[in-house]
Amino acid sequence: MTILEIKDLSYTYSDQTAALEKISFSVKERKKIAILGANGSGKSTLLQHLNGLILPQAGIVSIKDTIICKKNLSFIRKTVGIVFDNPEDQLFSTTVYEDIAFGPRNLGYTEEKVQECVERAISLVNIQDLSHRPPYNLSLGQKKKVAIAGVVAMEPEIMVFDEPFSGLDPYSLEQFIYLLDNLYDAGHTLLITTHDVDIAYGWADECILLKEGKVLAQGPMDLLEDQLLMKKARLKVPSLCQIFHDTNMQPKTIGEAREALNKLLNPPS
Ligand SMILES: Nc1ncnc2c1ncn2[C@@H]1O[C@H](COP(=O)(O)OP(=O)(O)OP(=O)(O)O)[C@@H](O)[C@H]1O
Repeated sequence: MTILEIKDLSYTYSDQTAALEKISFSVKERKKIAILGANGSGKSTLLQHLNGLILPQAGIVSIKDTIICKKNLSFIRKTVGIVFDNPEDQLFSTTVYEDIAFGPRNLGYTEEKVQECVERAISLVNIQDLSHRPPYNLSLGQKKKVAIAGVVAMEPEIMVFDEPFSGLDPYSLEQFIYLLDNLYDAGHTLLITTHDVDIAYGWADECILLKEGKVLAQGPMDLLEDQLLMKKARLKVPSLCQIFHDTNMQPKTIGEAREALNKLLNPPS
């Protein structure tokens, strides 16, 4: 079933910058979607439309067959949770626990349910050690995790992450991908924006490529293997594909892949 539908969405900022031009795409429920695009391609502007932070100037955004407009924002915000790139914007309470509790309290949950949601989110994101600390003096990666827990605590059906991988160390990155997979297994539809084609290639089911405010392509992840398309999007093909392209190999076994990598790293002199 389609959970998110965007039709002919356009948005121009007050200084006349056209950030989105006639964007159309749809997302089926329980998918892992990567929205990819170079700097300035419109990813953040698009995300802000998904929970009504920006209302469409032209076109429609519909979530579960409900067209976003001012009067249904509370339903929309219950259904779509967004974690923005800059976690500072989402943290303002005195402790991490209180910060995460803010969303569920705002949804009118009982204190018992609030506690249940916060504890589940803290445990899923694995930040038990941070729960009593003030958010303002945490590291960037820690703040990011707290902002993620804040959205997870509200249990929205659709979770959207703006550049979730930036600022995470390799261990946290691995943990975060594990968390995304847990959320997916729990039934959530997940959308991420990223420039990191390697991670997107390994993680997502489908991708949407943006270029200068337009959808360049939408489809399965093998779209990212198309050198011409990726050049057009001002992105690189995933390193793995680049390696096999450069070595003229299409390995079918781990042994063949190792051989291709060796060939690339140790070219014959
Ligand atoms: N507040 C604003 N006022 C005017 N123009 C803006 C504003 N915010 C974004 N833009 C412009 O809109 C276009 C799309 O920007 P947006 O931030 O959505 O792109 P992005 O793909 O998220 O970029 P990045 O990868 O660099 O974060 C860009 O040309 C940008 O300069």
